[in-house]
Amino acid sequence: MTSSPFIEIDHVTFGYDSRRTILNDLSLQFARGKVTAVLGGSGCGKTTLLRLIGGVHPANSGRVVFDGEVINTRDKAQLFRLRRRLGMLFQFGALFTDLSVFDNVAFPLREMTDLPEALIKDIVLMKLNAVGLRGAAGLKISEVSGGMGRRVALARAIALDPELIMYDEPFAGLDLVSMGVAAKLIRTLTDVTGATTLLISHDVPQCMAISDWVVLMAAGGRLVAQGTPAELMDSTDPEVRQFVRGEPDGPVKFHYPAPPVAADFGLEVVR
Ligand SMILES: Nc1ncnc2c1ncn2[C@@H]1O[C@H](COP(=O)(O)OP(=O)(O)OP(=O)(O)O)[C@@H](O)[C@H]1O
Repeated sequence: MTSSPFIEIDHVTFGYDSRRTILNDLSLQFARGKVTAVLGGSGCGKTTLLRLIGGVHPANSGRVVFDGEVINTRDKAQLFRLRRRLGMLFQFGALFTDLSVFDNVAFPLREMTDLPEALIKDIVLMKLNAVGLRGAAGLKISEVSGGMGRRVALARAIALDPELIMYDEPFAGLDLVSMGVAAKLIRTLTDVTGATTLLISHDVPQCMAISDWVVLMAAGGRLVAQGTPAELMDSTDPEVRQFVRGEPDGPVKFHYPAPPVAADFGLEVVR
């Protein structure tokens, strides 16, 4: 028997305003305890999707279902309860640069719980240990490297033992080694905690290496394909191939539609 998905996107249509639709009748499921990567070109609506799951914006139509509960963004008590179960790693980590490594990880625990400081200390050190940075607890964020910073952000995202962890571009700006470390950590943390993990990234190789399921989106929030990493890598669909192999031209053209060059530059065509 297959278990119910942790997150269900059910015929969701969404636009920030009435002029432009960002997600168009999108349906997706994110399996419990698995790593799902959402890939797609810039601006296709990946971050928007995470915002809808986080209850930041309501869908114009359709339903976003969080562990069986339909999200109602007007129900503040529900949002608070659901967000308590959600860990989020924002683009570039979004750490508090004036605070220490320790205080960054302690932040959600202090904000969202009434735990005594002695217990917070134990939890923070445990989370930092999980990402290999217990020894860096006393450092300022300005003193840590980009890769370490990303690991601090990871420790902060798991501080409250979330059942769902969403990572927005966790590899952006990292060198290859730090990227590999971050990717491996995301996989390990998912396996150890059993959390449902949702990852959006432009890094195809890292996503393919650590994901159980991959979703490929295109402009206008269109779902191009989904499957296991192996299925997508082996796909013969030209659009999927172009994306997963990073081919410069294919169904997605290098040139944005434009009038002929001669017309734009006022040139006569010599025959
Ligand atoms: N707060 C907002 N108000 C209005 N439009 C927005 C807002 N946030 C994003 N958009 C627009 O919605 C579209 C989708 O943006 P989104 O950030 O979801 O894309 P993305 O796939 O995550 O892109 P990237 O990979 O570049 O981060 C873009 O055209 C963007 O300009």
